[in-house]
Amino acid sequence: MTNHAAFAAEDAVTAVPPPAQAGRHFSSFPPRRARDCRKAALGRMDLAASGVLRGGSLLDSMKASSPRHAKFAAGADHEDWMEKHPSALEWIEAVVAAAKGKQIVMFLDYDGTLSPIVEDPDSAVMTEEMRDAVRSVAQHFPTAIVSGRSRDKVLNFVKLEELYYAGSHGMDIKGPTTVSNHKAKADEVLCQPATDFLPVIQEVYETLTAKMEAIPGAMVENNKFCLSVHFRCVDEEEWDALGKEVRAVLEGYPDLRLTKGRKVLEIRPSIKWDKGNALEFLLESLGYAGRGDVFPIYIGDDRTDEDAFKVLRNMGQGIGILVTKFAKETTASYSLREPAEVKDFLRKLVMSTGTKG
Ligand SMILES: O=P(O)(O)OC[C@H]1O[C@H](O[C@H]2O[C@H](CO)[C@@H](O)[C@H](O)[C@H]2O)[C@H](O)[C@@H](O)[C@@H]1O
Repeated sequence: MTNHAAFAAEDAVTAVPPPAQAGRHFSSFPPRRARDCRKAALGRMDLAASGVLRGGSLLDSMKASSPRHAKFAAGADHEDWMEKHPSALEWIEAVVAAAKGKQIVMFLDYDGTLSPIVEDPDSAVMTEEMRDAVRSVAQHFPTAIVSGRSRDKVLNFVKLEELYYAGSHGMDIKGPTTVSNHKAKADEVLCQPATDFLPVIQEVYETLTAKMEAIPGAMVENNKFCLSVHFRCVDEEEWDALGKEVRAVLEGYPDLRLTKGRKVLEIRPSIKWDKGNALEFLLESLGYAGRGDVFPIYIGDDRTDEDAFKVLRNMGQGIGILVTKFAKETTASYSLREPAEVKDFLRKLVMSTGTKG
């Protein structure tokens, strides 16, 4: 397969399915009191490891996030890569065996994992079948959605109130809003380490929205504690101009950092808090920190999910699963090709483990 073919396949957006129905409510896992995440987020950020886009060509970074330009896009290395990152679906028995006797805790990214990538971020709905699969997983194991989207937005897509949600790349974490007797309990924010940044994020959102009007196809999404500048629908010849414009705006805001995702530049507070911290925080909140009998599974498709994969790798517990059709640099140990395979994996996991967690 040529690199161009790889690009076309990976980036082909998916037709938007019809809107889904709201899910049922049922019991969940009450969170325990967690450490103060604001204090933890003040720790020193490892800029080298944080994926922060600093010096060098921003255009190169933007291209690198596009499979057409990616080093490992396709070709002879793919088989080798699959040996190192085998299909979690094909190896489900090995996964179940590794988790045997342990408490599985499920972490799921949203875009590209539970919903296919589409051109319009507001149309990235998930199918009712996927919702059923996630609902079923949450009946068996504590389950969290960890997304770059704002928490409200991702809840609005997933529509399952019995889950934990970590929005804004983990900077807005909240527990379930339903309990076993189906009565709503008071909303309880568990962790918001970046509240001080809300005014500045809003200011940058307004500035960037005005600037991006000049670039056809560009779009700025407000994800509450962070912003996404989308360039999926921007002509590639305009990417350089877009990147320079974003960087110029950020020069006035040294407390914000720029990272990249799938055809998106992401602006977030320069605090030491990412999806990896969110995973650790949730494990701690659930009372699982430091326990050897816990088996976290994190499934995600993007660069930002690598922070969580690294945490699992360092813990030496559980598994990271990268959703991709192409060989990519990753710390995940398994792979799945697309959201449809994620759904099948979730279903099989529930069937294979059988008992309630
Ligand atoms: O952490 P995630 O849940 O994966 O969120 C990451 C970003 O996802 C969304 O953008 C991506 O999906 C869009 C819809 O398929 C697509 O149009 C876009 O090109 C992708 O980058 C979301 O819109 C962003 O705000 C999230 O940061």
